[in-house]
Amino acid sequence: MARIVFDLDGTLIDSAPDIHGIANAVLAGEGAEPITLAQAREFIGNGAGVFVAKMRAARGIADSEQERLLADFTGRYLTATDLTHPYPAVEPVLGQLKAAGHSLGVCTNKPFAATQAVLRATGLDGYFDVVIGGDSLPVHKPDPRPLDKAFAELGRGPEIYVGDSEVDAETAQRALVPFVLFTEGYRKTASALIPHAAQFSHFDDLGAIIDALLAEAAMSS
Ligand SMILES: O=C(O)COP(=O)(O)O
Ligand SMILES: [Mg+2]
Repeated sequence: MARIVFDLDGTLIDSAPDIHGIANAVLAGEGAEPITLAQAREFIGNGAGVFVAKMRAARGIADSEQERLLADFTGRYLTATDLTHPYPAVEPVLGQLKAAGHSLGVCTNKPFAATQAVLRATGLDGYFDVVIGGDSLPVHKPDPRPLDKAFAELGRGPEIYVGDSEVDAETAQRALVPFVLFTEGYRKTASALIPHAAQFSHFDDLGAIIDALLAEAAMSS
């Protein structure tokens, strides 16, 4: 049986509307104009620190305000779950993968406490044997170490990482793990330009993709 690790934002859940909401609450507190949902989607993927830095840059707020605004942002993050939903068929597919004997994990750049809160709020928290957040280790994706740690905690078996972004593809490449690209998340590049072993646009197709990758790996080992 395999170890399958998932990215979170833009892969299992569409969380951009909530992240957009807290960004604009922080900006409103500064007397600054809001950012658009499209901007919020573009800024997601490298963790809360990079998100806040890009948000500040978009509104001309000085670097010296970074730590204060990041603290405001991460505080609001814990309750920002109302507008967030799993993508279609995520929950039944996670159930099927678990029932088939695979062990499942999450490796995200979202702060760990906010990750736990949103997994609980969306009802996905029961499916994962390991959850690694963006601040669980001193380094975050695309450094491969958070992904390495997730797989290590899942024990043994072939590895697959499922994610939506350039950051996830680079992380998988550096960790030497096959990458499966979900095309409906927050990537900025054409999917053909993002290195991947397989891609899908609906979770109904993921089970067959995983079976095929595992069959391929079994044949070449
Ligand atoms: O918090 C982020 O920037 C992105 O999170 P992700 O790694 O789950 O896509
Ligand atoms: Mg993502």
